[in-house]
Amino acid sequence: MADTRVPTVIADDVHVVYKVHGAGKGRGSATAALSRIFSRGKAEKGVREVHAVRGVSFTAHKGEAIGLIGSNGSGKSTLLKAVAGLQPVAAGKVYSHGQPSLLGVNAALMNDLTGERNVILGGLAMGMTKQQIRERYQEIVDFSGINEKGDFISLPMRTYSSGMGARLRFSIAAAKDHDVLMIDEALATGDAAFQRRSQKRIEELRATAGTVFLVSHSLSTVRETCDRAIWLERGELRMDGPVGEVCDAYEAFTNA
Ligand SMILES: Nc1ncnc2c1ncn2[C@@H]1O[C@H](COP(=O)(O)OP(=O)(O)OP(=O)(O)O)[C@@H](O)[C@H]1O
Repeated sequence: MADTRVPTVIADDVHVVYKVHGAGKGRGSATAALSRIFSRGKAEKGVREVHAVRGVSFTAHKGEAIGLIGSNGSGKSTLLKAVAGLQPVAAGKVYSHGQPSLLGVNAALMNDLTGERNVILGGLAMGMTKQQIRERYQEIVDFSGINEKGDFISLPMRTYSSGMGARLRFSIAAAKDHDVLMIDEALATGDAAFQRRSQKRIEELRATAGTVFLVSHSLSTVRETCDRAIWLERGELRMDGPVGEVCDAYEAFTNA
């Protein structure tokens, strides 16, 4: 039967290699570390390569929500950055429909500016017009819940707790309909009420727009939010399929 689904992202044998300049050579033993310290500045500096993503291929379709799971350092964030075009690939190709937007809890908002200003800047950075931002402003602030305990939106972001900052970032990014929306751990930081709101919003984004990718260590969030999961381990794709099957296999792997 012909596949009638519309592809939004195609990753074809993607490799990402980081080059770390000024890295010390040798193994992680105490003597190697000591000899590096004592010979500091002398011919010890080199370029070390970290092969973070190794030959990953998948096709994402319109209407899918895909969870990216795997141990620490398995390459999830790197893969998302490559799909978003923020990280060059060493080999392979990424094709995407529209501009994928990467929303991370580390998304660059300005700490010295007020929440209010960051909503406007963030909206402009995503390509919204001033008019669109004006129309959505109250919705974004209400969604974030920042003002539930006082007028925090008019205070600089540095006065926010890390959870509040993450919620505001999510709310700004979620205000726009995206062709491909990628979320890196954003949900894990909010409280229970915020997580429920975000799940609902992800559902809406899936319905109206294209594809949602979610990187998370919380398997329960991935199970509730996604219908498909991709499991990476040491930069390689271990499994790709229905969310239940992949999460079960990953759980069995981590418990073993
Ligand atoms: N800027 C960088 N320079 C060099 N190496 C990097 C850089 N960013 C990540 N790495 C390495 O690439 C590998 C994959 O990292 P990545 O952050 O993509 O993993 P992850 O699966 O998202 O991890 P986590 O679950 O801990 O967030 C790791 O070995 C990491 O040390």
